[in-house]
Amino acid sequence: MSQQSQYIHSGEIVEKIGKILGYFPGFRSLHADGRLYRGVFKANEAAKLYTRAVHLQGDEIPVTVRFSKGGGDPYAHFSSTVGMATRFYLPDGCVTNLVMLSQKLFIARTVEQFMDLLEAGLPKEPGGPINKEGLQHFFAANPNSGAVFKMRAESLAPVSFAHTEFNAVHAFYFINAESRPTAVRCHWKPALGIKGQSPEVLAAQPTDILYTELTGRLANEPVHFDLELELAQEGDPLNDATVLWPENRQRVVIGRLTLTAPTTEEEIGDKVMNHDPSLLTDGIEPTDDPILQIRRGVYEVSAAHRSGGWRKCPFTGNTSAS
Ligand code: HEM
Repeated sequence: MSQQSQYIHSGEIVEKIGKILGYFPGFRSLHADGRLYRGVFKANEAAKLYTRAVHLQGDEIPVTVRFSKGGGDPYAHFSSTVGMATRFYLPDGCVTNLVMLSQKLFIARTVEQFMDLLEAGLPKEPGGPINKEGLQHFFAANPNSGAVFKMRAESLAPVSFAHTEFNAVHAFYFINAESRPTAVRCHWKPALGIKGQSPEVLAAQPTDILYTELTGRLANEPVHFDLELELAQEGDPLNDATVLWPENRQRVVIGRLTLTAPTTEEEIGDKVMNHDPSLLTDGIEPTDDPILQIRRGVYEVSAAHRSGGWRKCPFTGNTSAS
Protein backbone atom coordinates (compact mmCIF):
# COMPACT_ATOMS: atom_id res chain seq x y z
CA MET A 1 0.00 0.00 0.00
CA SER A 2 1.35 3.43 -0.90
CA GLN A 3 2.26 6.00 1.71
CA GLN A 4 -0.43 8.28 0.34
CA SER A 5 -3.18 5.72 0.83
CA GLN A 6 -1.98 5.16 4.40
CA TYR A 7 -2.30 8.84 5.19
CA ILE A 8 -4.89 10.26 2.84
CA HIS A 9 -7.91 10.18 5.15
CA SER A 10 -6.07 10.47 8.48
CA GLY A 11 -6.81 14.13 9.20
CA GLU A 12 -10.47 13.76 8.23
CA ILE A 13 -10.89 10.69 10.44
CA VAL A 14 -9.40 12.37 13.51
CA GLU A 15 -11.54 15.45 12.85
CA LYS A 16 -14.76 13.40 12.65
CA ILE A 17 -13.91 11.39 15.77
CA GLY A 18 -13.53 14.73 17.58
CA LYS A 19 -16.87 16.00 16.30
CA ILE A 20 -18.61 12.86 17.59
CA LEU A 21 -16.80 12.22 20.87
CA GLY A 22 -15.64 15.76 21.69
CA TYR A 23 -12.24 17.46 21.74
CA PHE A 24 -10.07 17.04 24.80
CA PRO A 25 -6.83 18.94 24.11
CA GLY A 26 -3.71 17.08 25.13
CA PHE A 27 -5.44 13.67 25.08
CA ARG A 28 -5.59 10.87 22.51
CA SER A 29 -8.61 11.14 20.15
CA LEU A 30 -9.53 7.62 21.27
CA HIS A 31 -8.35 5.68 24.32
CA ALA A 32 -7.92 9.10 25.89
CA ASP A 33 -7.45 7.89 29.46
CA GLY A 34 -4.75 5.33 30.19
CA ARG A 35 -2.01 4.35 32.64
CA LEU A 36 1.41 2.85 32.03
CA TYR A 37 2.94 -0.24 33.63
CA ARG A 38 6.28 -1.96 33.13
CA GLY A 39 7.63 -5.48 33.12
CA VAL A 40 9.34 -8.06 30.93
CA PHE A 41 8.45 -10.50 28.18
CA LYS A 42 10.10 -13.87 27.65
CA ALA A 43 9.37 -16.05 24.62
CA ASN A 44 9.34 -19.84 24.87
CA GLU A 45 10.86 -22.39 22.45
CA ALA A 46 7.71 -22.53 20.28
CA ALA A 47 8.08 -18.88 19.24
CA LYS A 48 11.08 -19.61 16.99
CA LEU A 49 9.00 -21.99 14.88
CA TYR A 50 6.94 -19.00 13.73
CA THR A 51 9.14 -15.92 13.87
CA ARG A 52 12.71 -14.72 13.81
CA ALA A 53 11.70 -11.42 15.51
CA VAL A 54 14.47 -10.46 17.91
CA HIS A 55 12.16 -9.97 20.90
CA LEU A 56 10.63 -13.43 20.43
CA GLN A 57 13.81 -15.55 20.58
CA GLY A 58 13.81 -16.29 24.33
CA ASP A 59 15.76 -13.41 25.87
CA GLU A 60 14.09 -11.37 28.58
CA ILE A 61 12.86 -8.18 26.88
CA PRO A 62 11.80 -5.02 28.77
CA VAL A 63 8.24 -3.96 28.03
CA THR A 64 5.79 -1.22 28.90
CA VAL A 65 2.02 -1.57 28.69
CA ARG A 66 -0.54 1.22 28.44
CA PHE A 67 -3.96 0.05 29.63
CA SER A 68 -6.74 2.40 28.53
CA LYS A 69 -10.44 3.13 28.30
CA GLY A 70 -11.80 2.82 24.76
CA GLY A 71 -13.46 6.21 24.34
CA GLY A 72 -12.42 9.78 23.62
CA ASP A 73 -13.50 11.35 26.93
CA PRO A 74 -10.66 11.02 29.46
CA TYR A 75 -13.06 11.69 32.36
CA ALA A 76 -15.58 8.97 31.42
CA HIS A 77 -16.30 5.79 33.35
CA PHE A 78 -14.96 2.46 32.15
CA SER A 79 -16.99 0.48 29.60
CA SER A 80 -16.61 -3.03 28.15
CA THR A 81 -13.95 -1.86 25.66
CA VAL A 82 -10.48 -1.41 27.11
CA GLY A 83 -7.10 -1.32 25.42
CA MET A 84 -3.69 -2.85 26.09
CA ALA A 85 -0.83 -1.31 24.09
CA THR A 86 2.43 -3.18 24.64
CA ARG A 87 5.82 -1.80 23.66
CA PHE A 88 8.88 -4.07 23.45
CA TYR A 89 12.31 -2.41 23.90
CA LEU A 90 14.66 -4.17 21.47
CA PRO A 91 18.38 -4.74 22.10
CA ASP A 92 19.39 -2.30 19.32
CA GLY A 93 17.48 0.58 20.93
CA CYS A 94 14.45 0.35 18.59
CA VAL A 95 10.95 -0.46 19.79
CA THR A 96 8.02 -2.44 18.42
CA ASN A 97 4.35 -2.30 19.41
CA LEU A 98 1.63 -4.91 19.90
CA VAL A 99 -1.72 -3.17 20.32
CA MET A 100 -4.80 -5.01 21.51
CA LEU A 101 -8.41 -4.53 22.58
CA SER A 102 -10.65 -6.43 24.94
CA GLN A 103 -12.96 -6.81 21.91
CA LYS A 104 -12.27 -9.49 19.31
CA LEU A 105 -13.29 -7.49 16.22
CA PHE A 106 -13.32 -3.98 14.77
CA ILE A 107 -16.46 -2.30 13.54
CA ALA A 108 -15.52 -1.67 9.88
CA ARG A 109 -13.88 -3.71 7.13
CA THR A 110 -12.58 -0.89 4.95
CA VAL A 111 -11.58 2.74 5.36
CA GLU A 112 -14.60 3.76 3.27
CA GLN A 113 -16.95 1.79 5.50
CA PHE A 114 -15.38 3.35 8.60
CA MET A 115 -15.72 6.87 7.15
CA ASP A 116 -19.40 6.17 6.31
CA LEU A 117 -19.88 5.03 9.91
CA LEU A 118 -18.37 8.25 11.25
CA GLU A 119 -20.49 10.31 8.85
CA ALA A 120 -23.63 8.49 10.04
CA GLY A 121 -22.81 9.19 13.68
CA LEU A 122 -22.00 12.90 13.29
CA PRO A 123 -24.17 15.10 15.54
CA LYS A 124 -26.97 16.90 13.69
CA GLU A 125 -25.66 20.17 15.06
CA PRO A 126 -22.11 20.94 16.27
CA GLY A 127 -21.61 19.85 19.87
CA GLY A 128 -24.89 17.89 19.85
CA PRO A 129 -25.33 14.23 20.79
CA ILE A 130 -24.14 11.38 18.58
CA ASN A 131 -26.65 10.64 15.79
CA LYS A 132 -28.06 7.32 17.04
CA GLU A 133 -30.70 7.18 14.32
CA GLY A 134 -28.04 7.68 11.64
CA LEU A 135 -26.01 4.85 13.15
CA GLN A 136 -29.03 2.53 13.21
CA HIS A 137 -29.52 3.12 9.48
CA PHE A 138 -25.81 2.54 8.89
CA PHE A 139 -25.81 -0.77 10.78
CA ALA A 140 -28.93 -1.96 8.93
CA ALA A 141 -27.22 -1.20 5.60
CA ASN A 142 -23.87 -2.71 6.73
CA PRO A 143 -24.68 -6.05 8.39
CA ASN A 144 -21.02 -6.99 9.05
CA SER A 145 -20.58 -3.79 11.01
CA GLY A 146 -23.99 -4.17 12.70
CA ALA A 147 -23.06 -7.67 13.86
CA VAL A 148 -19.82 -6.42 15.45
CA PHE A 149 -21.66 -3.51 17.09
CA LYS A 150 -24.14 -6.01 18.61
CA MET A 151 -21.36 -8.37 19.73
CA ARG A 152 -19.47 -5.52 21.39
CA ALA A 153 -22.62 -4.10 23.00
CA GLU A 154 -23.41 -7.50 24.51
CA SER A 155 -19.89 -8.23 25.78
CA LEU A 156 -19.05 -8.27 29.48
CA ALA A 157 -16.90 -5.53 31.01
CA PRO A 158 -13.63 -6.25 32.84
CA VAL A 159 -13.44 -6.88 36.59
CA SER A 160 -9.67 -6.40 36.42
CA PHE A 161 -7.13 -5.98 33.63
CA ALA A 162 -5.49 -9.08 35.15
CA HIS A 163 -8.63 -11.10 34.26
CA THR A 164 -9.14 -9.70 30.73
CA GLU A 165 -8.30 -11.29 27.40
CA PHE A 166 -6.96 -8.90 24.74
CA ASN A 167 -6.94 -9.32 20.96
CA ALA A 168 -4.85 -7.67 18.24
CA VAL A 169 -7.89 -8.03 15.92
CA HIS A 170 -5.91 -7.82 12.63
CA ALA A 171 -3.93 -10.70 11.13
CA PHE A 172 -0.15 -10.38 10.82
CA TYR A 173 2.45 -12.56 9.08
CA PHE A 174 5.02 -14.11 11.39
CA ILE A 175 8.18 -14.96 9.40
CA ASN A 176 10.65 -17.51 10.78
CA ALA A 177 14.39 -17.95 10.20
CA GLU A 178 13.68 -19.98 7.05
CA SER A 179 11.53 -17.08 5.78
CA ARG A 180 8.37 -19.21 6.12
CA PRO A 181 5.33 -16.96 6.72
CA THR A 182 2.48 -17.96 9.05
CA ALA A 183 -0.65 -15.79 9.17
CA VAL A 184 -1.71 -15.34 12.79
CA ARG A 185 -3.98 -13.39 15.08
CA CYS A 186 -2.36 -12.51 18.44
CA HIS A 187 -4.05 -12.63 21.83
CA TRP A 188 -2.96 -11.89 25.40
CA LYS A 189 -4.45 -14.53 27.72
CA PRO A 190 -4.54 -13.55 31.41
CA ALA A 191 -2.77 -16.20 33.50
CA LEU A 192 -5.37 -15.72 36.26
CA GLY A 193 -8.20 -16.65 33.86
CA ILE A 194 -10.93 -14.58 32.22
CA LYS A 195 -13.65 -12.96 34.36
CA GLY A 196 -16.18 -10.28 33.43
CA GLN A 197 -19.02 -8.28 34.90
CA SER A 198 -21.97 -6.26 33.69
CA PRO A 199 -20.89 -2.93 32.12
CA GLU A 200 -23.48 -1.13 34.31
CA VAL A 201 -21.81 -2.43 37.48
CA LEU A 202 -18.39 -1.28 36.25
CA ALA A 203 -19.72 2.13 35.15
CA ALA A 204 -21.10 2.74 38.66
CA GLN A 205 -17.59 2.55 40.14
CA PRO A 206 -14.94 5.31 40.32
CA THR A 207 -13.56 6.40 36.94
CA ASP A 208 -10.06 5.07 37.75
CA ILE A 209 -11.17 1.78 39.35
CA LEU A 210 -9.34 -0.63 37.02
CA TYR A 211 -6.07 1.31 37.32
CA THR A 212 -6.16 1.45 41.12
CA GLU A 213 -7.12 -2.23 41.19
CA LEU A 214 -4.12 -3.18 39.03
CA THR A 215 -1.69 -0.94 40.90
CA GLY A 216 -2.86 -2.44 44.22
CA ARG A 217 -2.52 -5.96 42.85
CA LEU A 218 1.01 -5.27 41.57
CA ALA A 219 2.07 -4.08 45.02
CA ASN A 220 1.57 -7.69 46.16
CA GLU A 221 2.41 -9.84 43.14
CA PRO A 222 3.29 -9.64 39.42
CA VAL A 223 0.56 -10.05 36.82
CA HIS A 224 1.10 -12.42 33.88
CA PHE A 225 -0.31 -12.68 30.36
CA ASP A 226 0.49 -15.44 27.85
CA LEU A 227 1.01 -14.46 24.21
CA GLU A 228 -1.11 -16.78 22.10
CA LEU A 229 -1.00 -17.14 18.32
CA GLU A 230 -4.19 -18.19 16.54
CA LEU A 231 -3.02 -19.83 13.32
CA ALA A 232 -4.92 -19.13 10.10
CA GLN A 233 -5.90 -21.90 7.74
CA GLU A 234 -6.18 -21.69 3.96
CA GLY A 235 -9.10 -19.43 3.06
CA ASP A 236 -9.37 -17.59 6.38
CA PRO A 237 -9.78 -13.86 5.66
CA LEU A 238 -6.58 -11.95 6.45
CA ASN A 239 -7.85 -8.49 5.57
CA ASP A 240 -11.20 -8.30 7.36
CA ALA A 241 -11.19 -7.12 10.99
CA THR A 242 -14.98 -7.64 11.23
CA VAL A 243 -14.87 -11.44 10.92
CA LEU A 244 -13.73 -14.15 13.34
CA TRP A 245 -11.98 -17.27 12.08
CA PRO A 246 -13.59 -20.63 12.87
CA GLU A 247 -13.28 -21.54 16.55
CA ASN A 248 -11.22 -24.68 15.97
CA ARG A 249 -8.11 -22.88 14.72
CA GLN A 250 -4.90 -24.09 16.38
CA ARG A 251 -3.64 -21.81 19.15
CA VAL A 252 -0.03 -21.80 20.36
CA VAL A 253 1.37 -19.97 23.39
CA ILE A 254 4.74 -18.45 22.47
CA GLY A 255 5.73 -16.58 25.63
CA ARG A 256 4.81 -14.84 28.85
CA LEU A 257 4.50 -11.19 29.85
CA THR A 258 5.19 -10.31 33.49
CA LEU A 259 4.02 -6.91 34.70
CA THR A 260 5.62 -5.73 37.92
CA ALA A 261 4.93 -2.02 38.59
CA PRO A 262 3.31 1.19 37.37
CA THR A 263 5.44 3.59 35.36
CA THR A 264 5.09 6.98 33.63
CA GLU A 265 5.93 8.65 30.32
CA GLU A 266 8.63 10.60 32.20
CA GLU A 267 10.26 7.44 33.54
CA ILE A 268 10.13 5.84 30.08
CA GLY A 269 11.48 9.00 28.47
CA ASP A 270 8.82 9.27 25.76
CA LYS A 271 6.11 11.86 26.40
CA VAL A 272 4.13 10.91 23.28
CA MET A 273 4.04 7.09 23.40
CA ASN A 274 2.46 6.67 19.98
CA HIS A 275 1.47 3.00 19.85
CA ASP A 276 1.31 2.75 16.07
CA PRO A 277 0.41 -0.93 15.48
CA SER A 278 2.38 -1.03 12.25
CA LEU A 279 5.65 -0.23 14.05
CA LEU A 280 6.94 -3.76 13.52
CA THR A 281 10.34 -5.41 13.39
CA ASP A 282 11.94 -7.99 11.09
CA GLY A 283 10.08 -11.29 11.55
CA ILE A 284 6.59 -9.76 11.71
CA GLU A 285 4.89 -8.22 8.65
CA PRO A 286 1.54 -6.45 8.26
CA THR A 287 -1.21 -7.96 6.12
CA ASP A 288 -2.99 -5.76 3.59
CA ASP A 289 -5.95 -5.25 5.94
CA PRO A 290 -6.93 -1.66 5.03
CA ILE A 291 -7.91 -0.82 8.62
CA LEU A 292 -4.47 -1.88 9.86
CA GLN A 293 -2.87 0.14 7.06
CA ILE A 294 -4.75 3.38 7.87
CA ARG A 295 -3.92 3.30 11.57
CA ARG A 296 -0.35 4.62 11.20
CA GLY A 297 -1.52 7.91 9.71
CA VAL A 298 -4.45 8.30 12.12
CA TYR A 299 -2.28 7.69 15.18
CA GLU A 300 0.35 10.14 13.92
CA VAL A 301 -2.24 12.86 13.42
CA SER A 302 -3.76 12.23 16.87
CA ALA A 303 -0.29 12.16 18.46
CA ALA A 304 0.67 15.38 16.69
CA HIS A 305 -2.46 17.18 17.89
CA ARG A 306 -2.17 16.09 21.50
CA SER A 307 1.52 16.94 21.68
CA GLY A 308 1.02 20.46 20.30
CA GLY A 309 1.99 19.60 16.74
CA TRP A 310 0.08 20.11 13.52
CA ARG A 311 -3.00 22.29 13.43
CA LYS A 312 -3.42 21.10 9.87
CA CYS A 313 -2.84 17.58 8.59
CA PRO A 314 0.22 17.84 6.29
CA PHE A 315 -1.09 14.96 4.17
CA THR A 316 -4.60 16.20 3.44
CA GLY A 317 -4.72 19.86 4.49
CA ASN A 318 -7.67 19.19 6.82
CA THR A 319 -7.76 21.21 9.99
CA SER A 320 -8.76 19.46 13.16
CA ALA A 321 -9.31 19.68 16.91
CA SER A 322 -9.09 23.41 17.49
C1 HEM B 1 -9.88 2.83 11.43
C2 HEM B 1 -9.66 2.20 12.58
C3 HEM B 1 -9.12 2.87 13.80
C4 HEM B 1 -8.99 4.20 14.09
C5 HEM B 1 -9.38 5.37 13.22
C6 HEM B 1 -8.38 4.30 15.40
C7 HEM B 1 -8.06 5.48 16.03
C8 HEM B 1 -7.30 5.60 17.16
C9 HEM B 1 -6.73 6.82 17.65
C10 HEM B 1 -6.89 8.19 17.00
C11 HEM B 1 -6.02 6.53 18.76
C12 HEM B 1 -5.19 7.49 19.59
C13 HEM B 1 -3.77 7.52 19.01
C14 HEM B 1 -2.80 8.39 19.78
O1 HEM B 1 -3.08 9.58 19.97
O2 HEM B 1 -1.73 7.86 20.17
C15 HEM B 1 -6.18 5.12 19.00
C16 HEM B 1 -5.63 4.43 20.04
C17 HEM B 1 -5.82 3.09 20.24
N1 HEM B 1 -6.42 2.18 19.39
FE1 HEM B 1 -7.25 2.61 17.65
N2 HEM B 1 -8.16 3.04 15.89
C18 HEM B 1 -8.60 2.15 14.94
C19 HEM B 1 -8.57 0.78 15.03
C20 HEM B 1 -8.17 0.09 16.13
C21 HEM B 1 -8.17 -1.33 16.23
C22 HEM B 1 -8.61 -2.32 15.14
C23 HEM B 1 -7.69 -1.63 17.47
C24 HEM B 1 -7.51 -3.03 17.94
C25 HEM B 1 -6.41 -3.47 18.50
C26 HEM B 1 -7.37 -0.38 18.15
C27 HEM B 1 -6.84 -0.24 19.41
C28 HEM B 1 -6.38 0.95 19.95
C29 HEM B 1 -5.72 1.05 21.25
C30 HEM B 1 -5.49 -0.08 22.24
C31 HEM B 1 -5.35 2.39 21.40
C32 HEM B 1 -4.63 3.01 22.60
C33 HEM B 1 -3.15 3.11 22.28
C34 HEM B 1 -2.38 3.69 23.45
O3 HEM B 1 -2.61 3.27 24.59
O4 HEM B 1 -1.49 4.53 23.22
N3 HEM B 1 -7.67 0.63 17.30
N4 HEM B 1 -6.96 4.57 18.00
